[in-house]
Amino acid sequence: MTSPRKPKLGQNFLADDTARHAIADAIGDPSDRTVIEIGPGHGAITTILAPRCRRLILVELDRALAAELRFRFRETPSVEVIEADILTVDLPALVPHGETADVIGNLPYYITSDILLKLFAASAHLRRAVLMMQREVAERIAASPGVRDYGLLSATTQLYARVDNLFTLPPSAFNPPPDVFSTVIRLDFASRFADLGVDPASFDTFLRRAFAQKRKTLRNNLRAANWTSTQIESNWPENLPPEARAESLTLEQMASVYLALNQSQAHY
Ligand SMILES: C[S@@+](CC[C@H](N)C(=O)[O-])C[C@H]1O[C@@H](n2cnc3c(N)ncnc32)[C@H](O)[C@@H]1O
Repeated sequence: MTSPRKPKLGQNFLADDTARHAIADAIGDPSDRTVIEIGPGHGAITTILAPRCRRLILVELDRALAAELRFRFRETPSVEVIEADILTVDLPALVPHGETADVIGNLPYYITSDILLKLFAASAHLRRAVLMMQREVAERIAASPGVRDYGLLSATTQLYARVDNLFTLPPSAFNPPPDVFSTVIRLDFASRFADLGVDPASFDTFLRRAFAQKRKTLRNNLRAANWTSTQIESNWPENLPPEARAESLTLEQMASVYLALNQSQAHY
């Protein structure tokens, strides 16, 4: 038996009318907002949003789909089509000076993590994102420390945004149906770096090292990142067990380890 052909560019189009309205509604009232839609496709969400937004920017990589959208919205000056790979688009340049934009999209799943990192990098220019992604990825993003799904993606996302897991759709909501269930999440961007008292770039690096090997304790991951055993042990927060893993620490606890080690030596 042959397996169904995988659609190119993650093109599983939303075919559920209730879901496309629920996604558009989840962005809130966009009447005075700039909204950027990632991968509008045939416009399942776009057609609902276009009359609602002050300005709607569509970023679509597929040439034929971009042409279809340009034609469809040729008489709607508030809608702009950018035919490009979202990963190469300068997001802050799309946002008017002194304002923030919102982002919406039923994402191409093959680049979900890269898109998230791109949004985090631009988060000072963003207010909110409503994103559909593979259910497993959404569960990882929303997980709390200590549960199986919590990891680097959860910690990183929760550093940049408050996460709401909105609803899940079965494969039958799409045409063609994907192999996986899909979940819509909302991110309200609110960076935690200042309240944790950490430097963004250096704490990002520290987190990647802390989570480098899932099976290792945090101490062992830090040793592998060239901290000495003495530095780690003498600066270890009293309330943390020595065998703690990065996956079990809250962001506050992770920041306390980072700050104690950084005070001991300018290492990063
Ligand atoms: C899952 S489909 C969603 C389409 C539509 N929004 C919907 O809900 O039916 C993903 C869309 O992203 C587009 N796409 C894929 N890779 C892209 C990229 N790197 N940059 C921008 N758009 C991309 C695809 O062509 C497709 O239209």
